[in-house]
Amino acid sequence: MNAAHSKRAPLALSDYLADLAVEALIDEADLSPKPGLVDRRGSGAHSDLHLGLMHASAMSLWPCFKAMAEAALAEGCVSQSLRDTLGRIGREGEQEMLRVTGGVNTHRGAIWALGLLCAGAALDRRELGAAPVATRAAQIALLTDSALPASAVSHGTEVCRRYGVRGAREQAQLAFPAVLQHALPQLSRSRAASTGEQNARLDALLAIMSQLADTCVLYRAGLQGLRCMQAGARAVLDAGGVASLAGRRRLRGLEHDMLRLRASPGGAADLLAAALFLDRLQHGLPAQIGSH
Ligand SMILES: CC(C)(COP(=O)(O)OP(=O)(O)OC[C@H]1O[C@@H](n2cnc3c(N)ncnc32)[C@H](O)[C@@H]1O)[C@@H](O)C(=O)NCCC(=O)NCCS
Ligand SMILES: Nc1ncnc2c1ncn2[C@@H]1O[C@H](COP(=O)(O)OP(=O)(O)OP(=O)(O)O)[C@@H](O)[C@H]1O
Repeated sequence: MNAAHSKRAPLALSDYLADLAVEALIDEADLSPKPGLVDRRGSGAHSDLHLGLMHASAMSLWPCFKAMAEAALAEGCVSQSLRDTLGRIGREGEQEMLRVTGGVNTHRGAIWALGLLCAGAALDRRELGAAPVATRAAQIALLTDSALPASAVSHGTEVCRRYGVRGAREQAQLAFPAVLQHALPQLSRSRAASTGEQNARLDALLAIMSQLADTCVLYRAGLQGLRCMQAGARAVLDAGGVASLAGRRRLRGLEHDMLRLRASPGGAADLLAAALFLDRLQHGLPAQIGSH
């Protein structure tokens, strides 16, 4: 629990959810050693990102996550108007992120995933298990954002067209299977094996990487890069995970390959943050959360 939360002052649910979302992003960025991604050691496969920028970007998104949770609390149920409001807040959040980072995409996918999960959590505070929250987030993601320009082009849309994958949208619309079926179970298994929290989180990231069609990797390194990521991540887990000597050695090999291919699993990183958010949330709300 945050030091700030241990005091008895009442805390709005939306503030708490925004705290958790930002904390999940900072924990994801700090987690090291991550193959290809920004971490405490350096910029991975990126030339325009570094850890300070990831932190500044994460903190700039607090009002965006709070506003998404508040919108869901105000609306009270999944609806087209909630979808449209979240789309507007998400785009404003992206603008703020780009202002803070000088135009660099630090957290686009994370705004999408964590924004939907903040809203999904706020819709029913009595049901904060990972599955019900992800299901409500999926119900929102299945609605079309009325204000999204039909012509909106992104790296994701380009790659989805070229390779026939459906990327970040589909992951949310299916209630985050990479998180529910891979990351969270792996996190529990590795924690139960007493590998240490950082190693358990790295194993959870690898569990996502071993099966995700990550459009960041596809964009930069094509199908060869995607296959290399998935097989390499699987090999680390099969060797015993990152806490084992054999697993660490495989992880170094995977990192070497990903840097050579300039491949960075940004989508997997976002989904690890989503897993950390849901993991914290399902342990229950602090006592001082008020009714609004
Ligand atoms: C759906 C989004 C992510 C756009 O997706 P698109 O694929 O077109 O864009 P882009 O190339 O920028 O990729 C988005 C990011 O998703 C992450 N990602 C990549 N692959 C995956 C995957 N398989 N699963 C999950 N996330 C992934 C990466 O971090 C990537 O950078 C979203 O940004 C969007 O629609 N924004 C509009 C505003 C909005 O509706 N906001 C809603 C807030 S709840
Ligand atoms: N620790 C991290 N390191 C790097 N990327 C991350 C990290 N955590 C999350 N991401 C995600 O990765 C995405 C950034 O990927 P990328 O740099 O490929 O985006 P891009 O600007 O669209 O592409 P490119 O840099 O190839 O032109 C962001 O959307 C962000 O959510």
